[in-house]
Amino acid sequence: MGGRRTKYKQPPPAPLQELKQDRPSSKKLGKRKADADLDSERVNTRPAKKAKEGSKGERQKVQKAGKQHNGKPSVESRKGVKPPARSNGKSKKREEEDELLGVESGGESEGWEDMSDMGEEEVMVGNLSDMESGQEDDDLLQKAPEELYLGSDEDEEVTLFSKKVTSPPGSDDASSSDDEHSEGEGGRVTMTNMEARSRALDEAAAREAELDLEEVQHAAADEGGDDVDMEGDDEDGEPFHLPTAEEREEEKKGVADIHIVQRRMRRCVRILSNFKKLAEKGRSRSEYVEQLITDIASYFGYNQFLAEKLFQLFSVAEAIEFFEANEMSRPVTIRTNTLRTRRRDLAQALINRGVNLEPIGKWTNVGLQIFESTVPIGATPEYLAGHYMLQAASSFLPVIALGPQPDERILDMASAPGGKATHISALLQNTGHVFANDTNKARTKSLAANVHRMGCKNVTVCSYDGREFPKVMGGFDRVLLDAPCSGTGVISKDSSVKVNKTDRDFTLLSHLQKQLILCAIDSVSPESKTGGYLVYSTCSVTVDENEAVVDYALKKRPNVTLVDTGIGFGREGFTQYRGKTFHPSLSLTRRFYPHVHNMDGFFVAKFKVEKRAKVKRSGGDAGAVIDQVIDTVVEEDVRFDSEEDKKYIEEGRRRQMKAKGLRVPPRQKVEHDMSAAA
Ligand SMILES: C[S@@+](CC[C@H](N)C(=O)[O-])C[C@H]1O[C@@H](n2cnc3c(N)ncnc32)[C@H](O)[C@@H]1O
Repeated sequence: MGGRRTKYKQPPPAPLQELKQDRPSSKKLGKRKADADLDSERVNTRPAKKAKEGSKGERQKVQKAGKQHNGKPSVESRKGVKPPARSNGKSKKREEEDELLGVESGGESEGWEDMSDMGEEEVMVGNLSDMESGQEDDDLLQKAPEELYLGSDEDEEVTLFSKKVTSPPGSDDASSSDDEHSEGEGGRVTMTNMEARSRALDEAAAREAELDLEEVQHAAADEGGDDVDMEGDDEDGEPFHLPTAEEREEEKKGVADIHIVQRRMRRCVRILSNFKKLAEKGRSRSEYVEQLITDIASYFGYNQFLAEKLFQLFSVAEAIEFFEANEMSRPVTIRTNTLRTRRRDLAQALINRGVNLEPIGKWTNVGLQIFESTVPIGATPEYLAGHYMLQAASSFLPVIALGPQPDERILDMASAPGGKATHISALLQNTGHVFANDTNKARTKSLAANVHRMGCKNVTVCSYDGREFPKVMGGFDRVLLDAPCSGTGVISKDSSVKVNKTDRDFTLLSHLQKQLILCAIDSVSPESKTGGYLVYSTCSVTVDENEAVVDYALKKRPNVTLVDTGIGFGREGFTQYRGKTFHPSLSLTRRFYPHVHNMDGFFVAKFKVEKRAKVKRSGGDAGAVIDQVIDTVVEEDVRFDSEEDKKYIEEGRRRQMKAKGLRVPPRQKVEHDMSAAA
């Protein structure tokens, strides 16, 4: 079941408009293939529409630019394509689908038309030369990245076709001489062409009217209360009955008929969306829910336990969207290593190798999304030279939240294989120091390899159990705990999670995460001049591994408070969940979902660590102000001892010198020097 993945190009991971919790998943179930086709078609036709809207000269430039690099369109050629203007509210359904797919619905073409006035070279250079890191970079590169130009010749076909159908005679487009139907249409109205032109006008008007009607009907269906519109649901007109206990037992023995399961899921979703009206008499809501979860488990290939656990996170309709999204791969993304190159230079180099790419979104100035490539992205000369890291877009988020500042000392407590540690190093511009730790020695090999490849000179790789901090070392300006987790946010990458996670796993993981988070908090220096922050993140979407861990930390360490992650998008963390109430500030944490943000499921929380002292914290159910005297913790454990650090550094130096065959000064000398310094 897990192999039923639909691989197709997707819009970039981006801060989408959040889905309404109760938004029905209309016509989604069982139509994955069809939807995928629709989506790719949409992606392909869109730029063509722009070409149609532009002047003929602009179209030629777009075609010309689009055919360079092995016939693949360049970033610029795609950028020369304007998204179609929204047709006065007609395409509500299309907009909603775009929203689901992560396509921003800006509709306006700000910055796009300008490109068409440039020559091909100018377009290429002009655009890339603005690819500086920083805000300007974003502004220039990230305009409407959703406009994926994925074809050239085919698109042109579409342009011509749509022109035939929709362009009113007499308009600029219709008068284009390369339109086979336009002969005589663009010129003077004569007796001979009058009838044909009038007929064409009528046909066009009739088609328009048909389209209007269709869209009005869709809009009405979408707005028609909470009854989910499931196309083909009642095709056979048969009433729906939940299977009896015997029927369920019987079904369990054999292999479930996928079509029956699929159809039953559709019916259950629909009934649950309007229970009073549609449910069978005598049947409870929980019976439908139970059947639906069983069917989700069997249809998507999850164990019953995990299917239920994940189902509970969402409304019924949204749960289906989540499970559907886990069947699709997320966009391939890379992070520019600013220690080695600039994004515009990297983009140019990869484009020259036949890579089709776009900046990810406004929220990052180092990310690129790869659409197509004629070369393996993990083995280009640029990759080997450390110009980029193959990294999921969601992995950028915790580092953005951490916000490292030059010269800081930072601990990445669980860091292998180093995607985030090397990102931190780059943001520090090789100043300060990053301690990249991971308990798994084997994994530190790939971590060290990445640190070298990326040219990070401010990173020390170490291998301790995170729970040994801050005893090993403490007093950091910032700590990142990207915790070991169940991986329920990355099911599209690792479908084994669907079947190999049990209740016990979540209990054990949650326990480990709680231990690690306390150690991470205690490793932060509350006296840091520039920082004093901890970021906790997981690539899991379960509450046990996220809100429950953060809430536990808030209770155990009253000297920490949650602060805004600064990420700017993402859903708020739960403050209440299935009878549990968390601290109200949990709303400052952020959740990211594949079906909403088109990135891996992720969770990010940012804490400010204050001095351990008498603190006042308002909160709790009654909103009472509680005075708490914090348990005294041995300060030496927490604070970073720079003298002690010096000793270790000296020891390291001695070993290095020895390895190089150099004469090592006698140890007493070092010790003497150090005691003198003390
Ligand atoms: C989600 S991965 C980290 C990914 C990493 N931050 C990156 O960006 O490449 C979690 C890591 O935690 C490590 N880990 C597991 N238990 C640990 C512990 N007790 N202390 C430190 N690291 C641990 C695992 O070996 C694994 O590499």
